[in-house]
Amino acid sequence: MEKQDIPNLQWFPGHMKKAQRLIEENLKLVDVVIELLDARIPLSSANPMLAEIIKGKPRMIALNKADLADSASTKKWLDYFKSQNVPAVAIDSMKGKGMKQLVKVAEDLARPKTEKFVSKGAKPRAARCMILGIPNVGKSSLINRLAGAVKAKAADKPGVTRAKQWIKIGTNLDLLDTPGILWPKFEDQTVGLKLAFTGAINDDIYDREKVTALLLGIMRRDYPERLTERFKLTGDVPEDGLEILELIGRKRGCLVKGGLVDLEKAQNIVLNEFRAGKLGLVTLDEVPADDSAENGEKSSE
Ligand SMILES: Nc1nc2c(ncn2[C@@H]2O[C@H](COP(=O)(O)OP(=O)(O)OP(=O)(O)O)[C@@H](O)[C@H]2O)c(=O)[nH]1
Repeated sequence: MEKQDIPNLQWFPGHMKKAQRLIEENLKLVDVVIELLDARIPLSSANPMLAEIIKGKPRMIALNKADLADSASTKKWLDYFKSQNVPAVAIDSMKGKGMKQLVKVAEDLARPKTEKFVSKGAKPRAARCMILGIPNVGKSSLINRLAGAVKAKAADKPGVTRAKQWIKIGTNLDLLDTPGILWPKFEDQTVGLKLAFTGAINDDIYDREKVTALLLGIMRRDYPERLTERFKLTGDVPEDGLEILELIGRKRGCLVKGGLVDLEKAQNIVLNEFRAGKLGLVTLDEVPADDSAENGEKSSE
């Protein structure tokens, strides 16, 4: 199969139906869903059908990989979600930042359910929640991070068994140990690109050269100093992303016989460094200006 510029055939209708069915089965067991989004692309990493799938179940948002996003933009996103009445927190599942806040928000959201039928003075039952998100957004990392804290605690209590599917987070929260996998909004080309830049889409199914060139074009437009600093580019940086890629290849010594640039090597450098946050902390989706805004693409200034 020929590689596409932006893949749009990664999820087939059958896959989506199956994923949806699995989520719906688990939804019956939980009080709250935690929608995990990538803080660099809060719009593009969202599944447009989420509301329909969870059918009114209380939901909170966790903006993961906040360590890689522009913190001023993350703040704007948190304010935006608040204005939409969706509780949201920013987290870093690798370093464990924001975990306490996430747990507290989930517990608070579940309270109307967990306190129902509890007689006065008695303790409400633990809140039950599950994590939902598109591939690579950090679902397993978050579950492991939350579970890690608990495992340490559970160790001083021999004999405490826990149900197979649930992970105890402190005393008031139980987390389903399998996350729900959502499919991305891949039919939109701009969204597809942002998913490719951030690594949400499998690398071998898209044209890496085109995607890298497009990323460089966007970096030149929105974050020009980061580009020139990181790759020590001097003089006028060309507008064309492919030309920028060649320049970077030369700077980094990615050369093949005859002095030509090894574009594949150069692409790997750019994509890996971008994804690791070495080109600075970047957010690629902007908060919608109003409710009618369909996508959050940065405008060129
Ligand atoms: N910098 C950073 N990297 C993260 C964070 N959370 C996860 N990652 C990285 O993101 C990648 C994907 O994380 P996973 O936890 O496997 O994501 P997932 O959503 O479970 O992925 P699937 O199994 O494909 O659905 C891994 O390389 C993690 O190390 C975070 O908060 N910050």
